[in-house]
Amino acid sequence: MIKNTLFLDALKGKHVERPPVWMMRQAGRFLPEFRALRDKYDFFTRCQNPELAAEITLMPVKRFPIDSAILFSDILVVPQAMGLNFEMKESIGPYLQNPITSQSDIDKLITPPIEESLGYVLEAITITKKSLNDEIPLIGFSGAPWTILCYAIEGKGSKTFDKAKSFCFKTPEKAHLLLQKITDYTIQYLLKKVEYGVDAIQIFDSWGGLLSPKDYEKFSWKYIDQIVESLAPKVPVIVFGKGCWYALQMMSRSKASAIGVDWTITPQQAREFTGDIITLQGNFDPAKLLSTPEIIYSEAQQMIRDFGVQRYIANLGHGILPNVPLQNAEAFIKAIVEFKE
Ligand SMILES: Cc1c2[nH]c(c1CCC(=O)O)Cc1[nH]c(c(CCC(=O)O)c1C)Cc1[nH]c(c(CCC(=O)O)c1C)Cc1[nH]c(c(C)c1CCC(=O)O)C2
Repeated sequence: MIKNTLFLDALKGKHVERPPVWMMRQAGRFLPEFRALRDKYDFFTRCQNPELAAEITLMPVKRFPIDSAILFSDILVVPQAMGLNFEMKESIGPYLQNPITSQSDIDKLITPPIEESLGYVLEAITITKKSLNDEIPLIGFSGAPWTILCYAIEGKGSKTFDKAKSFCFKTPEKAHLLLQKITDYTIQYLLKKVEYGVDAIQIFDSWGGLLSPKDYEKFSWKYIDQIVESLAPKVPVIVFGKGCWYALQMMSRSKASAIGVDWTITPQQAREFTGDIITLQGNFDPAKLLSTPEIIYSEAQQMIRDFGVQRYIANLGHGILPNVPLQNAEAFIKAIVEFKE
């Protein structure tokens, strides 16, 4: 039994005294202890070493009174396991030398048993759960198939992901084949994560907002929903679609326990679209953590009043930025932990 039940209670829609809080990308570059490790090991080495991954997962937990941990890893370990050799390049970010261009590239993708290809993630879960000692829950995650396709086709980050989009629009049958392959393997992966002890799952659709509402339904939601359907009977699922405000109503009717929202929508609008039937998570502008602790504290508490205390998980609207001062992140967490109605 997890001692701090706030996060899981909010996901279940149970009554809470205050909202739980965690930060997307909390196990990352804004922490000096993370940057110190970074000088020693390259990114995917850190992901592949279970002890290191567990150690990084716990870094923000030791520093801040957060209500959930999220396993340090990356969404790109899934396409890596399928045979796409992603690297993390300084100043470029994720990079794939031979992106997918053809049917035969899709046919060549492999789907080994998860214990073989991603055993290091499962091991990291075991170690992390032991260290957490049931104090707070642990979130496991994956990318949404659409966001994974974006990197698999484009080969690197992009503002528009127009190569990925043109692949989908020109050769939709190929795109659907690829999306289904990614989906099936992601489901296997997430089910294993649950078996190894993660307490909740978050699906990151960082590039969902690049699609029109119709194309989002076709190329992204259709596959996210399959993941939700497979996982929801076992574990609470959070779906975060960056820029996907137009899909909130559809998302709220799924079996997801919570929907993540970014800062381009007001809490009131998000509640309106989702009809109060689902937990919402978000949506503090990550760049606002670059203001002052006083401003952050007061705006974070206003955010709680705007969403309401119940059925709400306080978080950022996207990942924390690397240049956020520690005391500013602390002010954000403090504002939530100290909130009184
Ligand atoms: C799109 C995406 C990726 N990875 C992820 C997403 C979806 C979420 C989002 O949109 O932010 C998800 C992710 N990546 C990471 C986590 C760990 C858990 C957490 O703290 O939230 C999670 C949940 C660690 C990481 N993943 C990455 C870092 C930084 C690594 C480093 O430079 O040391 C961390 C801590 C690298 C990464 N990995 C990826 C990108 C675009 C980058 C940044 C590249 C850059 O800016 O240089 C792919």
